[in-house]
Amino acid sequence: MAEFTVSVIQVSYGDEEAMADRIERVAGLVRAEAGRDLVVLPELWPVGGFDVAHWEERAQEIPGPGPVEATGLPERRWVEAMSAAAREAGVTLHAGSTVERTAEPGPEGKDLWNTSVVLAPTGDVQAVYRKIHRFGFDSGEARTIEAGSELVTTPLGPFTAHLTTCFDLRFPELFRSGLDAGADLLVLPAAWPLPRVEHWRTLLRARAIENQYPLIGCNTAGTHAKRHEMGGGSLVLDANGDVLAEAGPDQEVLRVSLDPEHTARQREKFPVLASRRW
Ligand SMILES: O=C(O)CCC(=O)C(=O)O
Repeated sequence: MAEFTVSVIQVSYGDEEAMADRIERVAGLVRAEAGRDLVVLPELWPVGGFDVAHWEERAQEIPGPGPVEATGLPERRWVEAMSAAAREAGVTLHAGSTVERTAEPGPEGKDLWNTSVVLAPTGDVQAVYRKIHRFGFDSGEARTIEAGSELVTTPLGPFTAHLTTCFDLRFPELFRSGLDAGADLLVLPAAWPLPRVEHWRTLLRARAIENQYPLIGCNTAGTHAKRHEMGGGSLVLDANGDVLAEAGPDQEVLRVSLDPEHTARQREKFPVLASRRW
């Protein structure tokens, strides 16, 4: 079976770049990966990451699965720009996440969500995932946005990918549920801060080792809202938790090939999942 080629774009940005400019810049980075099977972007990069004070004004509506309609406005919406970039590059694009505004509020009465989108090479929305575990305890996401409640998997080439986001990484039961739903690849965009970057690396490796699947963790670089320094260190692991590619602290593109047959070989050689009791 052919290898599955992946580009992980660890986007760096600060507060000085306008949202519309960043969207067009990142669309160009995606187009530069033409010919790859999958391109992955980080969490919340369109809205400025941890720049929570601006989320409300930067939130946008996101369509469900299907074609993306153009608004014709001079500033393209995030989803339109990403849809066009996926189509022009001929790639499947995990566009990371942004703050979504919905017409109807959620159970807590808020109309904002941290939502990621996978776009097919046609530019159609293939899958949408709303982050389940909100970061910030009594501030940030936990105060501002609603929590998603649906586990989402989607086909990515020969794999079935479980879509998760950043703080989700700390809740291993979610990943077991993804495994039980048939996932054999994990994709996790993040805006993970520098002070806890060792947690990032350790937990990503734990998730790959315990679930015996390859994993793509795409983090952010730069400093948000003048003080939140991001950790970089995007990581692609195989089903043994071995490092296939790892980024440094700055903007960087990782290019790797995943072997779709490695997981079965690994699970046969060391059949730990067959010893599960529940
Ligand atoms: O769990 C952490 O340390 C970071 C999580 C985070 O930054 C996020 O979910 O946005």
